Amino acid sequence: MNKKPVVLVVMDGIGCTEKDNGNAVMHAYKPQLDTLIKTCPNIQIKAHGLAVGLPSDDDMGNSEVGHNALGCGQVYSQGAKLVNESIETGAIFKSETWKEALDSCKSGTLHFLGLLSDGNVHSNIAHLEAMLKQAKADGVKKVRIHALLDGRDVPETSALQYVDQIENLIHELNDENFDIKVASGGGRMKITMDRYEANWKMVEEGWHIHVLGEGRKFASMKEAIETYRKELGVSDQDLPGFVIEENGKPVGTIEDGDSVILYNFRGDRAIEISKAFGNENFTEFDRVRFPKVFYAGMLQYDGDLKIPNKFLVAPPHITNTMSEFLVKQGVKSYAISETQKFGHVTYFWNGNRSEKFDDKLETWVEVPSDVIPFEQRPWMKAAEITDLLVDAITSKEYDFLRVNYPNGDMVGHTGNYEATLIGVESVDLMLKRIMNACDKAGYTLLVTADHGNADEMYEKRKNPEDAPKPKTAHTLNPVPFIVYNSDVQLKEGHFGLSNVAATVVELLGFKAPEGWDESLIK
Ligand SMILES: O=C(O)[C@H](O)COP(=O)(O)O
Ligand SMILES: [Mn+2]
Ligand SMILES: [Mn+2]
Repeated sequence: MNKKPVVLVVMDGIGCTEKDNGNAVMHAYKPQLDTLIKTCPNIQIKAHGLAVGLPSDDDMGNSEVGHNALGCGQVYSQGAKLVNESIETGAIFKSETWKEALDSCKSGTLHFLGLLSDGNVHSNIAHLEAMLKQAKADGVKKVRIHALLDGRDVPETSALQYVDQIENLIHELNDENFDIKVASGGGRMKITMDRYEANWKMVEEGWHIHVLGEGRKFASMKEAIETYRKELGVSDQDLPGFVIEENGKPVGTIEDGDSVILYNFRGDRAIEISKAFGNENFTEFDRVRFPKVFYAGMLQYDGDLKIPNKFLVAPPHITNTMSEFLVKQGVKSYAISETQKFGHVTYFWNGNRSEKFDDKLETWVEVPSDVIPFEQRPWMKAAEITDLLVDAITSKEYDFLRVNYPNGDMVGHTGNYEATLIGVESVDLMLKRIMNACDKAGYTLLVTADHGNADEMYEKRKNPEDAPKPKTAHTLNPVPFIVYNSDVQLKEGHFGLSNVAATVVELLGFKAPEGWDESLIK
């Protein structure tokens, strides 16, 4: 085998299935991908469920677990699973953090903030339910819930199902000693859950809604959702923020002496709001009022920056990553994406670490993303990313280059089939430029994805005559793994994203370290 530098392309959200119902991958015009699959060694690898450390094979893949597995060559039990286990054993409720949270709000309120669904990507409503029951059992007097609506990891207009579920539990738990209510909420793509500092305005709006109780007022979550749906016709993820009021007053602003638990377990969209609660000297927006609260995350979202410093369940301690390995070998690497996925190829890739292992050997490049609905610009920043990536390849400065193209995923999440076709086509167009650059430089090119999304843009129909309903979530499908410009042969069998790291380092001429899953090369 000829050892050469390697370029790895992650086509975010581009999975493989033979089913053609709303399959924007199959139906996109994508001559490069088609040719690569026809003419190059390629297999399909698993990107969901147990293969990436999720609780079961019913769990779709996602960027965090996908990039963790790609970047570390191993499968770790992930947040979704770790929290389940901690609740099952009761460890979470014996933790110092849980006790401190309860002690700190003895004469105040215990607030739970998070994504209200069972998507199991950022959160699980079952975790919230378990904590509400335990709070009551532990003698908490007053609880308020701040519920972010999903429609992105679950069907796009499914919010009322989760609202009913939580309202039923609230009804069951409420009595003269336990006062529990929903206080505020809003669509996850409108408030609070921004990531990678793409749009701090979202977090600022969330702060006003949850903390200050400022925003449009409704008598119930259901009324808010139904009103906004009627007025705007948007999916759950895009519903504006709302504040629940009684007698003209918000029922649950966040005040000095309260405790706040962010029950999301995934970090990317939890870090900014955690900074707003946790940083004394915070400058991203004017908080107007900064209540002195005890704040904890379900997990610690960033191990380097210790965000937040209090957390209920320890995150997977991901070690022995590919970046660490390459740095030890003195290999120079390059990582690039646009804002929306920049942290995926850096922070997730390096096992949820925001710092580099070595400043000189690692180059990270972020192309600023547009702040607009992505169905309006499905090509996103693919061309700008490729301009820089091609320069980096041509410079011959780096031995390992990785890139994430968000289009299949970010446009896929809008549920807009036509736009997603263009998203996939944009990525395909870029592949040709990268192939050319690799040809000239004599580099190996690997093309894969972190999970599916664009491959299923319609929900399964109950009756064949039903109109297609847009599907916004990821899929359970495998992803391609293609080798271009190398004479290797690939193994046959059942493999997953965690087999990619060993493959990369072997192509670079190294023996993969002990403990990594095997390479895909025969
Ligand atoms: O955060 C999101 O946008 C979705 O919940 C998951 O998408 P990702 O895992 O591809 O980032
Ligand atoms: Mn992804
Ligand atoms: Mn996604």
